[in-house]
Amino acid sequence: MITTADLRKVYRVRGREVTALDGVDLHVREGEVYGVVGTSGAGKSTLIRCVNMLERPTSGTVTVDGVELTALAGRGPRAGGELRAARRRIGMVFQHFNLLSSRTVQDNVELPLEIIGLDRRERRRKAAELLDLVGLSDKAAVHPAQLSGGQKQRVGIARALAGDPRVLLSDEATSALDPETTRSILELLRDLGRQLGLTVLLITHEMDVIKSVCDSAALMRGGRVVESGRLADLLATPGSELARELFPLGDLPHSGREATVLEITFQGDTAAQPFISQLARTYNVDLNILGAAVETIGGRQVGRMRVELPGRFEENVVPIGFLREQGLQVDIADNRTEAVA
Ligand SMILES: Nc1ncnc2c1ncn2[C@@H]1O[C@H](COP(=O)(O)OP(=O)(O)OP(=O)(O)O)[C@@H](O)[C@H]1O
Repeated sequence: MITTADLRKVYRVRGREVTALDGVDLHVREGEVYGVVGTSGAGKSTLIRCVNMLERPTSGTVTVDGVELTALAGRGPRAGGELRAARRRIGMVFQHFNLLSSRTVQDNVELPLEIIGLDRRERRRKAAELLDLVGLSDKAAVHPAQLSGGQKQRVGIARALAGDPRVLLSDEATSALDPETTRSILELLRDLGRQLGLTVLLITHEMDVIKSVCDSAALMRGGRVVESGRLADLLATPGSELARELFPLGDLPHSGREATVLEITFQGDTAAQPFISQLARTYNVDLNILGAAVETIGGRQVGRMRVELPGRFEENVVPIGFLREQGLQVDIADNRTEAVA
């Protein structure tokens, strides 16, 4: 639904070049909620602005819903019209809401409909329908200053949906909100996505946002995507940085014993199996659970667990093989071969 290929954006500031995007390949499937994370300056905002062509990429392509937006850009008045039409199918939700304070809630939602030339009656009808969708029918006549942050963002979302978009882009939509409001806005985005069949691309710096609503995620650093994929697949990828951040197990403690530390990833059916007690019973090993993180993602239980088996790796080959046979992913986190007296 959204594809970027070798996307580059170079800003020129007082004769100096700043590379904000350095060859970004992104693939967002239809109907999914896709999150982009990364530290400040990683290029997240630039990426989202290039996806809806608020910012023109220096090179590379952006394709949304089968239309290559980069091919439409800057080709005379007719191409400009095509680009405007394509952009209308992309809704955008902003961190600071970007509402007009002099207009009522209703009039804010009507603004994009005015721009596309809908008549007054049709605008009223559509805006009322959208405000109902975001649970704000009773606030239609008030001004933004009279709303809470969460309510303002609901107006922002209603306005983003005015053009019947197929795609919703969200630029840190919840970072100005408290945790409880954040949760309700994220749930609204996810539910609207499902109800309206939208594809949602959101950027955030919060791992919790990714964990609670996203199907897939990408990690950006220095203008590049360094990791991406479905959350469940990332979780099963040995050494995945995103998996580690989504399911933190903390630092590896030094017990001083001769031991093998395993990191076990489980999901779906394997999550329900009592593999730890089976292992302990079958091989008569005294294992030590050092940490665990379990979550439900997309209705499936997924998680990671760190366990310590006494003895060196060579002595634990059979129990490790047993765990792998159960369909679990097992990584050797540490193999302390030095016996401490
Ligand atoms: N309009 C601009 N002119 C010049 N440089 C810019 C411009 N916009 C962004 N940059 C630079 O591009 C790089 C990427 O910025 P961007 O805002 O995309 O990062 P980000 O990951 O969204 O960061 P944040 O989380 O702080 O918003 C940074 O080095 C930034 O200074």
